Amino acid sequence: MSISFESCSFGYGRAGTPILSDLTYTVPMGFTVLLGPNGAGKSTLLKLAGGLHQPRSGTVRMGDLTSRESAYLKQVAWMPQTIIPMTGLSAREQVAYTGWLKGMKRPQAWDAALSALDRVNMADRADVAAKKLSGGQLRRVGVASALVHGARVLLLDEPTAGMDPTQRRVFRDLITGLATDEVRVLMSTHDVSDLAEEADQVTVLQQGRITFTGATQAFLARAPEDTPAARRAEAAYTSVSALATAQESW
Ligand SMILES: Nc1ncnc2c1ncn2[C@@H]1O[C@H](COP(=O)(O)OP(=O)(O)OP(=O)(O)O)[C@@H](O)[C@H]1O
Repeated sequence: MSISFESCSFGYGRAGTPILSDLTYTVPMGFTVLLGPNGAGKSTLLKLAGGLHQPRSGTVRMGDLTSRESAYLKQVAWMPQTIIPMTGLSAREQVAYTGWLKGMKRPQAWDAALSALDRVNMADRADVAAKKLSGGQLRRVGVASALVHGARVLLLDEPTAGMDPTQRRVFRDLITGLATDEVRVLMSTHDVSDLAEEADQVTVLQQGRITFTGATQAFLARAPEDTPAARRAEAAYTSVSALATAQESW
């Protein structure tokens, strides 16, 4: 089951400029990379999908449930750009707390927190104070918090931002492995190098409009034929962006 946007419009504040206008989009199967320039609306889209904001018009839904319903919120997990360590809590307690907020019973959340930390290779740090974790470790705690309640759609807002290339690759591999037949992962980034070959799908958002969504191979095919393999993702992105800009100015 996936999240669908049906003719959604959204702006911040009552009369704020529309950030998303009449957006219709379904989060694809597998692992999807959401690309777009700064300010395109990627975080906004993820927050709407996560039920943190509600559309001014239109509906965000998963099957029969709309994003206004608590049953919907239990099916999705949103990971913010910045993970704030909770004072006085261990890594395990912080993850369990998120599970509890999502409606899990305490013992269930406690057990699930350890399993989730294990999936992100942090089981050995479960009892360390969250405040004492490194930036990369905190991101792992963020991913564990997204996994703890068994959501069907994981919404990750720039989880690799600010990482060096090696860290970025390790972290991206970890995230890629989270997508299964039952679990979809939508990960935003404005760094095209995040488009690893393992990504199943690519969605491009520009100025609040989806200008491309489809299989990674179809996206890469937008690059000029003679583009070297190492530059294909970037060239494809440039080509999609240029086409959208040209259509806009018509
Ligand atoms: N809380 C807010 N109040 C008012 N405007 C906001 C708020 N959050 C975001 N915006 C505006 O909404 C637009 C889209 O922002 P958003 O953060 O969704 O883009 P983004 O694609 O995620 O950008 P980035 O890659 O820089 O994180 C921007 O113009 C931004 O200034």
